[in-house]
Amino acid sequence: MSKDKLIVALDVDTQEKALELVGELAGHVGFFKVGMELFYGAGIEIVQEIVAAGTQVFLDLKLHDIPNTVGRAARVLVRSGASIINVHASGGGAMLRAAGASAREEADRLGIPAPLVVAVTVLTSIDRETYHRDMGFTGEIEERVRSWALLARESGLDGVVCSPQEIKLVRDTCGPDFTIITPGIRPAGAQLGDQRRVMTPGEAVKAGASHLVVGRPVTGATDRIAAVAAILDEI
Ligand SMILES: O=C(O)c1cc(=O)[nH]c(=O)n1[C@@H]1O[C@H](COP(=O)(O)O)[C@@H](O)[C@H]1O
Repeated sequence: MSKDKLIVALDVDTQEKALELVGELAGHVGFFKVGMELFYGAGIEIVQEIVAAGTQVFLDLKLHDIPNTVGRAARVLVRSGASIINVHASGGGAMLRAAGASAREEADRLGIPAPLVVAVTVLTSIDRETYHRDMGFTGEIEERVRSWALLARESGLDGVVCSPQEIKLVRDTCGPDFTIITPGIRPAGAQLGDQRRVMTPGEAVKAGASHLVVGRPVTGATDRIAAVAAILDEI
């Protein structure tokens, strides 16, 4: 199994803590995720540093704004050297098209490979009750994920972030080449924390995930290398 299948989320607030995790896990993991906490704490340089050290980065900032702002922000994020960036599908088609087109243009201008641009559908922490009561949506979460996945594809994006419970549905709807990234991964017996729509690593890969994002079950483990090895074994 390719080491790139597993993306470990570096959910820490400083460059030092992030580089310590990268140093410990880089021989075992080929992909790290930099999210809001680390990006706000350490800036774009941390992404450039991890990429320069030879691992890929999923830069997870979940852009969501008017198309012009998102397009211009996407250009800046391409300069980090990240392999994947993301936006919220709920921003609509024009915003998704702006993100994808701007990322490709900027990568062309720099002469580097364009990052995959993927759309976050319904967050893995959202359960049915929250989805209906707090967010005011009607219908099933699965239906919303399916329509946002189609919108992402029609808008020229490369894939989606969704819960493992919707992998099969998205794979059947969007085809074998569509990138499906799934957080909400919990090895059997692991604590859920704030995650709600979850599956084990083995189940998610079997359902057709392109990449699994795992944070706390690895970074919070007493033996992180053993935790990664157990996940890689399972997938
Ligand atoms: O876009 C994401 O990466 C993301 C989307 C989503 O729906 N759910 C979700 O948990 N994530 C991210 O995936 C990681 C999951 O971390 P753990 O719950 O600790 O495994 C976190 O860094 C989240 O920000």
